[in-house]
Amino acid sequence: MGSNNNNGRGRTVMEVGADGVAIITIINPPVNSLSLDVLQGLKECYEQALQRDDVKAIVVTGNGKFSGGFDITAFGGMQGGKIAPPKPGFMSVEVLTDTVEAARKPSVAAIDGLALGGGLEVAMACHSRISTPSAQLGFPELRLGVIPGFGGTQRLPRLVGLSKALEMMLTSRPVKGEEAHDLGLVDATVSPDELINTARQWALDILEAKRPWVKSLYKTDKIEPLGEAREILKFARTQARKQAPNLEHPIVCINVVEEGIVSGPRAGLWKEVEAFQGLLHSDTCKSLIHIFFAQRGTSRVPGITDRGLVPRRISKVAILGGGLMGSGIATALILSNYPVVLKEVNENFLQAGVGRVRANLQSRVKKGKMNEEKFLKTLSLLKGAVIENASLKQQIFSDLEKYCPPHCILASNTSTIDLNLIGEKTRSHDRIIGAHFFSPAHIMPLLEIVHTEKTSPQVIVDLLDVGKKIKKTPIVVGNCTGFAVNRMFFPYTQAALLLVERGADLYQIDRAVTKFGMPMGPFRLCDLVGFGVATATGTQFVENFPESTYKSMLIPIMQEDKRAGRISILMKLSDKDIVEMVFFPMVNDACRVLAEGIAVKASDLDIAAVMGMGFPPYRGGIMFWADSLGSKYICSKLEEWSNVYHGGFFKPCAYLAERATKGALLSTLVERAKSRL
Ligand SMILES: C[C@H](O)CC(=O)SCCNC(=O)CCNC(=O)[C@H](O)C(C)(C)COP(=O)(O)OP(=O)(O)OC[C@H]1O[C@@H](n2cnc3c(N)ncnc32)[C@H](O)[C@@H]1OP(=O)(O)O
Repeated sequence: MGSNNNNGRGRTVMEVGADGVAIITIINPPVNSLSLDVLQGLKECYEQALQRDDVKAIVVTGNGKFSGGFDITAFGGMQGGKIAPPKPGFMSVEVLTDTVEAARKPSVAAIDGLALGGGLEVAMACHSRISTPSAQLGFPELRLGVIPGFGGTQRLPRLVGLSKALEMMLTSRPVKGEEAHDLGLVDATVSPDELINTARQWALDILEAKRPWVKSLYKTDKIEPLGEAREILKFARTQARKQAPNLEHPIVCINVVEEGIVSGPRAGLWKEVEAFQGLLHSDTCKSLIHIFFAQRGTSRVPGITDRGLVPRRISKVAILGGGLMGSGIATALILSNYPVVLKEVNENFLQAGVGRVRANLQSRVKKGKMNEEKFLKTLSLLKGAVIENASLKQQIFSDLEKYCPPHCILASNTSTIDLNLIGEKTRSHDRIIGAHFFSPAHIMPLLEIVHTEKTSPQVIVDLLDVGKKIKKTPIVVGNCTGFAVNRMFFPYTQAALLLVERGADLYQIDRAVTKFGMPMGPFRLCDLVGFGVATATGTQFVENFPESTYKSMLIPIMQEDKRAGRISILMKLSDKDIVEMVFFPMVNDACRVLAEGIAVKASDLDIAAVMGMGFPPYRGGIMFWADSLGSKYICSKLEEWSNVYHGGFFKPCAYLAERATKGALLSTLVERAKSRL
């Protein structure tokens, strides 16, 4: 007989076999997240199973994917007060500890696919866990600005030891079934087709005392002695403070784990409940959840991906030029099994290009991410070819049109040159597109897909699919100098240069901006990129946007090595002033990019900022952060500086000024901007 609970978002079903084992299955595609409905259903199934005389033991499973954890969409509802959160301790204490773990009937978790966050916490409350070798088990909560909230902080250390538990939680990295077995997190690994039957038998074996009946919450054998435990916790705290000085939740996680070790697991459970509630409402959690959904939202492009177009299969890619970018892109493609032909103008350049790709792969071998066999197999996907007379991109594209079949996509990795110009000499405007990678191309996660007004939606959909296959987060943008990412990023160094030219302390600027959370300050970045590149791109922007850019002389002067510009008036700025003067002009340009329809949604710019510039994800991306401060405030600051310093550079654009007058959010388009799509 089956029992079914279905109230809307997901359900839990129970099937009782002739052997007396109740199989409780979580069903909530695509990742079996634990919605409030699923959790309620799970509780009701358990209550039934524990009451019914024909049920001797229980198996919890997820039909291919155990569970991807608590339903993250519900977090937003709970933060906004739209969804009433379950009463404190409902799931962790009442259901998982006092119902599942304390039951007189044994439970076994049968894990295939994913057991993440709350999913793994359900599994750990069971008396045993069986998984497939490829299943992924882990706690990604810290990546969302919270901590495990269904008892994970207490049970994980008791199953795998304190060091490993802290590592798994603080890095958010999951382990595969095989490793989980070695660690003691799962008790056996079996193939997917044997999973349910093995779990069934295992549960009956526990009942008959042929296998141990383990309540993980009270296990003590894996936890290090108190003195050693304190040392491990101290070390973890130091590391967490060093690696993420702006984040509170890793420290909270360590404190909660400590409470369980010092005062006992039940006290730990309650401290976890309380800490989870607090963190759920923090700005960090709100920002990181915004980033989670914004990242998944980039591949939904209005007017393009909603037409029912199916991406075509790309069977081969030719890359023209094997320099730093070309070889990086080739590496990214062959790593995802795309055959690549790398073309260069002569044999020497070609060998150098192939050498770079080989070195990129070798570095993966050195880091243990790839074995020798896979290295050779991957490299075999790369072929080289020499083409004569490579000239301007324009000429290349017109030649390509002659030699490539009509279905071939012509993509350029240009970061600044206008795509319309590139395709000027061709009649193939519909298949010309920008595929802007960020260096090093095989490592950086962002891919800017740039289309002109003539690029066909099919080609955009095709490239979105390639992007996904090579594990990049693609954002689709319109065509202008610098596209969305570089255009928005340009004021970063400009503002910094303006401040220094007026006497601000260069080191303080880099320090303040790094403290804000950027991987490096604008001046270190300039040093790294090189003054040549900085001046060349700078000129492009100044020529194309003369009204709103600042033409700094600092770098040209330094290039000539005349460091004479002694500045007599030293600007006194606080770190807050610096951060605002560097980032508000970026917000201003982000607004322009949005108003001009270069980007279709503000959340795409958030992802661009986080993945293309290293903007701290825990601040939610550039527009999310700006909205947290308010358009009014930002506009008034920009106006103030525009009067005092450089009129055009700081002057708020019309979009920003209008939002400020209305007191509206920058991220919501009031009337849809003229999209270029
Ligand atoms: C109390 C507890 O301790 C608290 C928690 O459990 S917090 C939640 C912990 N879990 C997580 O953080 C897992 C988050 N999810 C992921 O990392 C990845 O989605 C995954 C590894 C599960 C799957 O990755 P992948 O196969 O690439 O699919 P992906 O595109 O990311 O997700 C598929 C869809 O499921 C949604 N989704 C994934 N996990 C979800 C979750 N936990 N809740 C709600 N929706 C989720 C995604 O938003 C996406 O929706 P879309 O198709 O509408 O864009």
